Amino acid sequence: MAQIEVKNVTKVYSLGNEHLKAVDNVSLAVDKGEFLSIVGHSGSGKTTLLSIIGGITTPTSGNILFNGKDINKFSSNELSEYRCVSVGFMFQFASLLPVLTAKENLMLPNLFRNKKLPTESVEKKAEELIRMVGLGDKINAYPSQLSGGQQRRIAIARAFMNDPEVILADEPTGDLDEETEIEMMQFFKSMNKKNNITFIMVTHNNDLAMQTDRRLRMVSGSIHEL
Ligand SMILES: Nc1ncnc2c1ncn2[C@@H]1O[C@H](COP(=O)(O)OP(=O)(O)OP(=O)(O)O)[C@@H](O)[C@H]1O
Repeated sequence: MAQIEVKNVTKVYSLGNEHLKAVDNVSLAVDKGEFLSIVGHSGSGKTTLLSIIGGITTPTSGNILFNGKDINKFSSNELSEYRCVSVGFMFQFASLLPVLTAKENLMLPNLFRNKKLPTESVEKKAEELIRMVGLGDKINAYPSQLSGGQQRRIAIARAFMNDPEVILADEPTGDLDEETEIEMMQFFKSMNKKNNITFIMVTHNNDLAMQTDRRLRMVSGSIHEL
């Protein structure tokens, strides 16, 4: 059984009399531990598809099955656990809370677990992940004291805090320099292999896409294998 099944998913955005089909009858099966990349022009529906898979956006029609269960049928508690624990998000923009330090930003997702972990172990894990993305000297820095690329790396680390089964990454290395981008890709690949975490990554970078197990292209809401 596939870990994630996208079944005939369509998303139509309606603005007054205008209707825009952002995702057009997409079907896709992703196995546990796969590293998948999605490329496509701006506006082709990549972000919309990721947020539907992640349970943030409700599709107009179609279903998302996670380990065989339809996420649209989850209770609100189950859906919140799915979004906050089963799935780790890397959004297009770093989105750190400015009043919290890097470490505190990483500790935040624990608050949304049904079974919260002890603060001490969460703190240790946050520090370890920040070191893993190469920012061991910035653990107690506030976002305003970090460069854009450093904030991005903290947001990357945050996605792994709840030991997700799946990472949904939307242009995760978009604003990083080439060297750091390569380092982050190595980090993703090692988390994918060591922890068997599934990756679905939207990228504009063909070199990065070429390093993944499977490549897909979105064109006007439809998806094609490359
Ligand atoms: N909340 C919304 N309301 C109305 N239209 C939307 C909304 N979100 C996205 N769209 C439209 O849906 C289409 C697909 O957008 P989406 O963000 O999924 O594309 P994308 O491929 O991720 O683009 P990019 O690479 O620029 O991030 C676009 O035409 C966009 O304007």
